[in-house]
Amino acid sequence: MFEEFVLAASTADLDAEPRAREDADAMEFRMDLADDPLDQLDEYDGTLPLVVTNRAAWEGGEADDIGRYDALSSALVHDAVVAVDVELAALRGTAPSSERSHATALREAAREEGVRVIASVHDFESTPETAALVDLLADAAAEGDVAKLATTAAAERDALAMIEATHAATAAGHRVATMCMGEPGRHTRAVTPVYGSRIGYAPVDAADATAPGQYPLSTLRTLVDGLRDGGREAVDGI
Ligand SMILES: O=C1C[C@@](O)(C(=O)O)C[C@@H](O)[C@@H]1O
Repeated sequence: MFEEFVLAASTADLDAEPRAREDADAMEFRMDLADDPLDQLDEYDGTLPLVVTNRAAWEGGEADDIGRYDALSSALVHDAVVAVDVELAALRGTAPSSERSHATALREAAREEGVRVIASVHDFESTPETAALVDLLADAAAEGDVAKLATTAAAERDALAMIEATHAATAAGHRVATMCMGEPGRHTRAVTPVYGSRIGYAPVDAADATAPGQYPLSTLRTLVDGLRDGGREAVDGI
């Protein structure tokens, strides 16, 4: 998983899976936004593999700081779960509440289950300079199997910084997932996969976006596939 690009359909309702199948490669189950997430996992009989996320309130989600780890470790044992998202700040011990031991224990448990760890960073205010983005990706790559970085673009140059950082981190051998939030950075969701980004996120239902600036699922599928495979349809012979 994540050797190739994976389009994850984000949802708080696993019953939505059949509607995502045509376009998505996986589901991102936002446990922090879900009703009875563990019951939903027990009842899940879909075909798409699951990435589980239980985003802490201090990182823009709705889960409580420590309690969320119990739910995540229960989630790991489900066969459908192939990856777990853990915030880089939790893994490095820089989160507001001291949860490093919980985060690293979860990572161990994930590895024992053969579940990939996505070390994630979100910046809801801005997009730092390219060099800082590259450093964040290297830090996240040192902690997880995939380094995920989502920042807020206020201008086109922020999108350029994210694309350039994606290229640099991929060239340095890191497995990354990158995107900008917000309107000026929307196109990065389609473009960074060309430069190595391995995960894209889009809501199953456009009304239930899990981040600002997401494309509808089928739109992102078309854009990503078109840009990656577009070369095959290019006009040659000139
Ligand atoms: O971290 C991410 C990326 C995301 O924030 C986005 O910008 O698409 C959406 C979230 O659901 C996911 O957990």
